[in-house]
Amino acid sequence: MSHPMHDDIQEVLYTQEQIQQRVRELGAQLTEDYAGRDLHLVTILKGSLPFLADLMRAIDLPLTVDLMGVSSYAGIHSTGEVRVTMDLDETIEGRHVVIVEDIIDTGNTLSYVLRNLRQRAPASVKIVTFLDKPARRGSPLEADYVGFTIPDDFVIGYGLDWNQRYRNLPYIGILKRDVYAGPL
Ligand SMILES: O=P(O)(O)OC[C@H]1O[C@H](OP(=O)(O)OP(=O)(O)O)[C@H](O)[C@@H]1O
Ligand code: HPA
Ligand SMILES: [Mg+2]
Repeated sequence: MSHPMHDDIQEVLYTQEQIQQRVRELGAQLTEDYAGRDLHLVTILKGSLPFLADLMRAIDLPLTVDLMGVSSYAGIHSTGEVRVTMDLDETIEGRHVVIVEDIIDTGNTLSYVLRNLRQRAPASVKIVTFLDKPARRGSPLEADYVGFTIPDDFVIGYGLDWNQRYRNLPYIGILKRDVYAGPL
């Protein structure tokens, strides 16, 4: 039997079990930190969908969720140009916002989103990212909550794509170089 998606993986970085464990810990931390406040989760589409789905169920507080579509990648490269593909549905004015991201890489996307959201006068803004790849950061940007800090490899799965594919892999893996660079 062939496994086309899995054959494109060089190495599994985090298994489904490791992911679930870490997300439960992040949820517990947010539950503690936001007790007594109305928490509003703002998710950056599309990569963060699986993380949002798991994280929100690991937070034992009343909360609300909204979605913002933002895109800037072509293949493995950031175009540097951040495009809003879908705006939030609700106002964030006066609310305690936590941005839910799958990965911070160059930081282009989140710098843009932070600037955009701060103009809407929220009561507070914090960031939770499942993965942090500090090696490629263009401008200084730190998340308040980080799942895992990863090395400088292009990763896929658990929402993360290469050219819109592999988002449905249940684990985080490093994509084989010859998939995006062609055979050497
Ligand atoms: O820190 P950066 O270098 O900006 O990279 C991180 C962003 O890039 C990816 O989004 P992408 O533009 O690929 O959209 P997607 O979530 O729809 O895949 C990822 O989901 C982050 O939002
Ligand atoms: O390593 C990555 N994988 C998938 N999408 C990404 N967007 C930024 N960095 C990455
Ligand atoms: Mg992407």
